[in-house]
Amino acid sequence: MISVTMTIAGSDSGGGAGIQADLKTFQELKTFGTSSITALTAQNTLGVQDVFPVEASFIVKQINAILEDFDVKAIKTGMLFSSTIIREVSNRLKDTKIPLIIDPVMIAKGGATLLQSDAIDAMIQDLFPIATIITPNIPEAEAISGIAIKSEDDLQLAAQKLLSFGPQVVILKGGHLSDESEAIDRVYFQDGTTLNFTAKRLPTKDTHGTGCTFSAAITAFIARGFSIEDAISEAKKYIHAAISHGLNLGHGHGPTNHFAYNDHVNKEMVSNG
Ligand SMILES: Nc1ncnc2c1ncn2[C@@H]1O[C@H](COP(=O)(O)OP(=O)(O)OP(=O)(O)O)[C@@H](O)[C@H]1O
Ligand SMILES: Cc1ncc(COP(=O)(O)O)c(N)n1
Repeated sequence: MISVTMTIAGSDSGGGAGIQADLKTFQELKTFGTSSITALTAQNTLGVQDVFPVEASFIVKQINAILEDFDVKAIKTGMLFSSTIIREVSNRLKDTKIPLIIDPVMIAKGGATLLQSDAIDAMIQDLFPIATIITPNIPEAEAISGIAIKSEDDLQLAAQKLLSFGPQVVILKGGHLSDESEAIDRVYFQDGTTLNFTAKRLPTKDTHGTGCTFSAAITAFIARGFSIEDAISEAKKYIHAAISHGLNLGHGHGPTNHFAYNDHVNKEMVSNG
C-alpha cells in the first residue's frame, strides 16, 4: 500500500518552495502527500511580496483532519513563522510516534523573514526534542546554536549544541567551508557517528526551494521504510538531479526540476512500477 506523508509548511504561490515543493517531491517519490498550511506567501522566483499567517488553531485542525483519517508514516515541517504556531504544532505532534523531519526555515533566498526572530527559542524548546532529524543550513545552524561557523571545529561545536537540544540526527546542509566545488551535507547522530554526503556543487542560480525539496525527499524515503542513512543518501540524489536539470523558469532564483530523479536517476523504479 502507498505510504502517506504530511508536510506542515507555508504555501509558495510561485510553486518552487514550501508546500508546493514538498507535495511535488512526495508525489515523485511514490508517496501520498497531505498538507497543513501554516501561511500563505505571495511569492515568485524574484522574492516574497507578502506573508499571511494562518491562525495556529486552524493549522492544528488541518493536522487533526489528516491524522484522524490516515496512517501517516512520516511528517516534515517547513516555514512555521511564529512561536505560537511552533508551540501548537509541537503540542499536537508530541505524542504521535511518527518520524518528524524539521527543516528550520528562517529566511527566504531573497531575504524575506519566514520565521520571526523570537520563535527560535520555541523551536529549541518544543520542536527539537521531538524531532527525528533537523536539517539546518549553515546560517540557520549559527542562529540556532549561537556559534559562528568559520571552521571544521566550529561545525562540530555547532552540531553538538544542536544535538543537545534533542533531535536524533542533525544534518548540516551545504557549507561553503572546505571546498567550493562540492556541496557537502554533514550528518551527526546522537551516538557520535558522523557521515558526509558529498556531491559536485552545481553552478546555477536556480536553487529556489532546494532545502524544502531535500527535507521532503528524506521524509518520503523514511515513510517508505528506508533507514535514515539510506533516506538521506537517496534524497541527496533527488535534489542533485533536480538542480542539475533546471527548468529555467522565472526571472530570479528559479525552481528545480522534480521530474529529474525519475527521468534520469531512478529509471528502475519507474519501469518496475
Ligand atoms: N549549487 C548546488 N549544487 C549542488 N547541490 C546543492 C547546491 N545548492 C544546494 N545543494 C544541495 O541542496 C540541498 C539543500 O541545501 P541548501 O543549502 O540549498 O538548503 P537551504 O539553504 O536550506 O535551502 P532553502 O534556502 O531552499 O531552504 C543540500 O543537499 C545541498 O547540498
Ligand atoms: C513558503 C516558503 N517556504 C520555504 C521557503 C524557503 O525556500 P528558499 O530559501 O529557497 O526561498 C520559501 N521561500 N517559501
